[in-house]
Amino acid sequence: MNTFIHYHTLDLRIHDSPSLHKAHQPNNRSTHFLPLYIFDPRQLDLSQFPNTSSSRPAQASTDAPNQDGSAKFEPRQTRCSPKSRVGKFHRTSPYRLKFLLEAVYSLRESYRRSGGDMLIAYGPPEKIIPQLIAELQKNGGEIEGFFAQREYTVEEISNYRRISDGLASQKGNAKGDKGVKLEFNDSKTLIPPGQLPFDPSRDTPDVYTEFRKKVEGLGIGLDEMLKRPLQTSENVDGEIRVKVGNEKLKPFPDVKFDHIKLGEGDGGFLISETVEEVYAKLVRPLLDNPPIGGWSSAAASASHQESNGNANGKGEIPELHSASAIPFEGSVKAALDRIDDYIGQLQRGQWQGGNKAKHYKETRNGLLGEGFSTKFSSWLSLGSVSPKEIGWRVGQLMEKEGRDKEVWKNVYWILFELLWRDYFQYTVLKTSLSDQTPKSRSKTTSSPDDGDEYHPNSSLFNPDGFSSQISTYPKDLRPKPSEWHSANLQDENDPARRWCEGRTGVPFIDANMRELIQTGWMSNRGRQNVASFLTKDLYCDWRIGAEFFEMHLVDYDTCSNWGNWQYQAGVGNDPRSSRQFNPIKQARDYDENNEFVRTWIPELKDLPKEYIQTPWLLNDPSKLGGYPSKPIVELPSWKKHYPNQPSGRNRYGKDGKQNKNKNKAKGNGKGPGGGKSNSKQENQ
Ligand SMILES: Cc1cc2nc3c(=O)[nH]c(=O)nc-3n(C[C@H](O)[C@H](O)[C@H](O)COP(=O)(O)OP(=O)(O)OC[C@H]3O[C@@H](n4cnc5c(N)ncnc54)[C@H](O)[C@@H]3O)c2cc1C
Repeated sequence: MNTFIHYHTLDLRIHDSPSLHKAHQPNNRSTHFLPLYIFDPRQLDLSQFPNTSSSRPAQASTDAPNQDGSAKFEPRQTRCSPKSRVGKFHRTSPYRLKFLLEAVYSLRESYRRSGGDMLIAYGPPEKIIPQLIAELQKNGGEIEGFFAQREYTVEEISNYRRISDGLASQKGNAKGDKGVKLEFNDSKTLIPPGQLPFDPSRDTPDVYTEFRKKVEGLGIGLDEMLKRPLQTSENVDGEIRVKVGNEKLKPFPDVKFDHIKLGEGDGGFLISETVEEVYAKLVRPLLDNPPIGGWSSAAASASHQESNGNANGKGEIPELHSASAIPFEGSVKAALDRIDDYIGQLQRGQWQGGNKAKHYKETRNGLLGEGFSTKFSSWLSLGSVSPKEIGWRVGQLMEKEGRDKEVWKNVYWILFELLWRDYFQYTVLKTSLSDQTPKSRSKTTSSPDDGDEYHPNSSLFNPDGFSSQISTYPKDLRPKPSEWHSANLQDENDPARRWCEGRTGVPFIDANMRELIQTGWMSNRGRQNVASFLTKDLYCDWRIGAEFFEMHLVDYDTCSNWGNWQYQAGVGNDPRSSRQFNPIKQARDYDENNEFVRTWIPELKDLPKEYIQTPWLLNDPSKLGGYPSKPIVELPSWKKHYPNQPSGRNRYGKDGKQNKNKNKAKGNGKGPGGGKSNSKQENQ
């Protein structure tokens, strides 16, 4: 038996899979294919499963800034706990957990449907994998390859390094021997590192526009910048199966899991448990210890029923909130269906679907409903969909619509946004290095067990962010973490706590925060606004916001989340503008009918419409149903956008009727567009 192992991490798919492709080439000696997924105790509280050491408590935050405001870099402190470092938040929510489990279990289903299987385990991967490999090597068994997707973030790299160390310390598998080594696939980004016209570990530009222009220099088209994804699956009547050329999936090895001796507290394998049972075990620690702001009422009520014995006792996966903008499952099938719907596909010479993509740029700043933007991010964050698959499809539609410049631009804008995703990945790759010497930089694209070249505490998570690593960053623009408000989340009146709970008294901000808690989602427009409000108006430590987003966002992605937070907070790599959003103006522009605020703040829904975005101007707390009667802060710049102001910015006459044609947000009615922000930078 010669086994090819693929360790799935954030690449939960069988399409566009370099490992499946490699394992099924004629010259590959493998006889079996073993896909593996492991629930890691550093991400999830596994205490409800047998044979786990109870989760490590969250580490005390030792990275408070120094007296002079510069950030401390504590040696080797990593984010290795299921609680966040600054706010001590859970690192996942019931909704993200649900999405993850749907992705993992539907992936296993795809393998099973293809005649194979996938091994699911829980516990420290560095303990499980060497034991599994040792079992496969018994009686002359061979390992043809052991692959995973390359990641650029310290935690994931540390995980790979620990696994490599575990393998190296195994008897007969010492470093330098011909022992099993973890190797990597570059399948994370739209443009893989090897295709970039520069070395990303060294030369990723500090400004997005420069990055984009360099990449677009490859040519914005099929077989230029956009490469055809690997054909490793087929869709048979809506069922996704492995198929590489004419090859079917190689069989799953005959492993005796009960022979594998895992150490005490080192976890185990999930063979016969249902997805509901696994969900029930993983969600319990979250529900027993709700965070500030609580969990979504839909998620919490499903589990409440379960603990009262009203449900089947095996755990209930919660329904989505009825107003959720992402009414989707985490499965690959749901992702591919969404691509078919949003971008469309070529069928018998005709392009089917794709109307939404043809209006993307006009609608992408919308707030309500599933249609205004692609909603690909949640699947992309788990790798359930390949960015190259999306890119190729977008390229096909652009080619088809080439003659209509307006449509072409709308469709192209999806690529523009996907390049933002790549940009943050490569910025993290570049700035995660502690040693700036070319020698160690060139090492970053090799194996993770090369030594300690990665920054021990990546600047991605540090108060002064990427800016601390950019020598050209103007001194006077550098943030001063010592001046930030230090949050006390135990205090109900703390500004950061009121922000988290959607109680700032500024409806546009609170509506977005409540949507996040209730659904695990917030639009890009909302994210920019609430991040600006927390950091520029409340002057709070941006990491509280990034951690709160990490807990709730179903599409949480380390590079995109922390990178965007830095960008909004002014500690990122592009310091040129202040990026302070005016929430009153933004509400007028993007929630012009107040529909968004009405949806998420029902207390205000019956107010006269001119007061919905500024209820404090009504001067009548009795009409606010308990909603704060005063905003937590009020900036002078907001006032010219208040109703009934003579500045011309108000859209309401004294009678409360909307003034026609004044300050109407651009757009086509499906949602406001135009990509307006107060920033001079290239819009996100
Ligand atoms: C403070 C803040 C935190 C964020 N946290 C995350 C996060 O954890 N995960 C995440 O995927 N995105 C994050 N974003 C980026 C962006 O808001 C989301 O990618 C987008 O809203 C997802 O919706 P969509 O898939 O419909 O995007 P679309 O508008 O349809 O865009 C298509 C794709 O482009 C990518 N994209 C779009 N905008 C950005 C951006 N600004 N940065 C990076 N990639 C982008 C995403 O992969 C997205 O799926 C954050 C933005 C801000 C301002």
